[in-house]
Amino acid sequence: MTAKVIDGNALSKQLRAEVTTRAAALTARGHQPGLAVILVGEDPASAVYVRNKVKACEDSGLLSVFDKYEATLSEAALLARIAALNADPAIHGILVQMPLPKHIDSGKVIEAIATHKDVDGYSVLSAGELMAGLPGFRPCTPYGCMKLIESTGVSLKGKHAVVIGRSNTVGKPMALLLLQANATVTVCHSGTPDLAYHTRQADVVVAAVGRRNTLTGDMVKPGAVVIDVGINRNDEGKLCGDVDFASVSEVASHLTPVPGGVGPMTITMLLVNTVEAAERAATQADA
Ligand SMILES: Nc1nc(=O)c2c([nH]1)NC[C@@H]1CN(c3ccc(C(=O)N[C@@H](CCC(=O)O)C(=O)O)cc3)C=[N+]21
Repeated sequence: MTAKVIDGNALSKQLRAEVTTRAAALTARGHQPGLAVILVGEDPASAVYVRNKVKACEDSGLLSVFDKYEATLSEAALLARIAALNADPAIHGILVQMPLPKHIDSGKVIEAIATHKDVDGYSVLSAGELMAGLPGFRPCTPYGCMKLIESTGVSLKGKHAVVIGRSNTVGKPMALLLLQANATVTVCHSGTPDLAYHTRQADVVVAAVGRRNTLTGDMVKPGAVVIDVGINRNDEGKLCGDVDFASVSEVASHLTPVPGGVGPMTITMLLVNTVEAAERAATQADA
């Protein structure tokens, strides 16, 4: 079997067309959606992602405000900037690119963002809303993974999903979203003694570890759907995921590539969350 490649760029294009339509309708009502993106320091990978986010906003007719600061920016100055953006009616979403320099407490920064502008879904309240099944902003990467799985037409109901990784931004929220979709969910991590034992039973595997070749073809059940969240570099410096694409594509039914899979969907769901935030604000303003 050769797996179907799940095209994250194509799905993004579809979803971004909907975002563009919704943004245009808001703009016509005098409520153009606005996203503020804050980058602190010079990390080259972060600079690429942030540039992609700002460009995606422009392409879909969202206003983007991009703040780039030196790595020496004080925590107090960053918190003051967030307070100003919280109060700015033209801004509906605030994203502070992670990681932040060590002298800044990222937890404190995330909690400083007004919940109704937390389009990353990183705050404790957003996490609680997801946990409780309440409306709120879902973290963009796992949200995008759900859309990629949906796009295969494979139902999650009653299926066994294995998540590899337990981060607050991907693994944990991913497990909750899969659970909400009625999958039976196993979460594996660096302390799991026999990873392959679990992944071989999975109808869906989401790999979010940050280590290449974590999942190989011999670890996958025939016909499984495999979502690769990893962003790594191979020995030649080429971008690659956590999944050994060649061997897994011989076994899986559907598989996301890196690049062109989860990455573009992360940005797309950020746009979706921002338009959602703007729609809520516009409804309140017009009420
Ligand atoms: N507050 C915050 N929110 C984030 O959502 C966030 C963050 N911080 N810090 C870093 C991670 C990483 N991330 C990516 C977004 C897009 C691509 C992406 O577009 N990837 C392209 C390739 C890009 C390339 O060529 O390097 C692809 O996979 O096709 C990748 C990674 C968002 N993150």
